[in-house]
Amino acid sequence: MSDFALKDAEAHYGATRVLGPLSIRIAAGERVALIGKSGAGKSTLLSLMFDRWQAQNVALMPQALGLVDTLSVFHNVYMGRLDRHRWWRNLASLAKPWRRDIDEIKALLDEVGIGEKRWTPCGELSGGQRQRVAAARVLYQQSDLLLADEPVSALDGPQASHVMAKLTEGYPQAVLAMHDLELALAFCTRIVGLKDGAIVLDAPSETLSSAALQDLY
Ligand SMILES: Nc1ncnc2c1ncn2[C@@H]1O[C@H](COP(=O)(O)OP(=O)(O)OP(=O)(O)O)[C@@H](O)[C@H]1O
Repeated sequence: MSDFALKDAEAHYGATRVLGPLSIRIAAGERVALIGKSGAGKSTLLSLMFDRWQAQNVALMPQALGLVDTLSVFHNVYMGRLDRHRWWRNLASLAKPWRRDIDEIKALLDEVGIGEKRWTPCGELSGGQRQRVAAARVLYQQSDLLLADEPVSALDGPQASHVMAKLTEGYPQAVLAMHDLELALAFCTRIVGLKDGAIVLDAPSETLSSAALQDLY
C-alpha cells in the first residue's frame, strides 16, 4: 500500500474552474467517502485523482461503468487484468478461456451474486447486474487503491451493503463518491464533503452522523 496525495490541484472545463485549488492525502488503510450535492465536484475530483495516480496501480470504477456490451460478463471481468498477460494469451482467452481464469472469475461473480450470468453478454443485463460486473472487475484487478463513482447506486439496500462490504474488503484504501450517507458512514473511515468544488468538511466517520451531513445538501 502507498500514500496518494494531491497538492493545490485544480480542474477546469474550458476557462471555468470547477474544482480547487485543493490538497488531499489518502493514507494506507483509509477509505474516503466523497459526499456533496449533485454538481459539487465529486466525479471531477475522482477523474483528477485517476489522471494523477494511474501510474501507481489504481483501479477505477466510473459512473458509466465502461463495460463492453458485446462481450460476456466473464470477459468484462477478465479485462481487469489484461495488462498482466501477453497479447497472445489475451487473444486466445477471447476464444477459449483458461479453466483457472474461469474458476477464479466465477468465484468472484458468485460473491456479488451473478455467477450464473458469466456467459451472458453485458448488453443483456439490468443496471444493478451491470454494476455488480463492474465491481467484480475492480476486485479482480487487485490494485493498491480503488477510485469508484457511486459504485452501488443501482442496487437495493441489502445488495448495496453486500457489494460495499466486498469492495471495502478487497480495497482497504479507497476513495468512493457516495450519495447514500448511511452506507458512507458504515463502510468508510473518513468523510470528505465537497461544495462548489471545494473541500468544506474532512473528518473521521466515527465523529459524524448522517443528520450532521445534511448541511452539505
Ligand atoms: N463535461 C463538462 N463540461 C463542462 N462542465 C462540466 C462537465 N462535467 C462537469 N461539469 C461541471 O463541473 C462541476 C462538477 O461536476 P461533477 O460531475 O464533478 O459533480 P458531481 O458532484 O460528481 O455531481 P453528480 O453527483 O451529479 O454526479 C459541475 O458544475 C458541472 O456542471
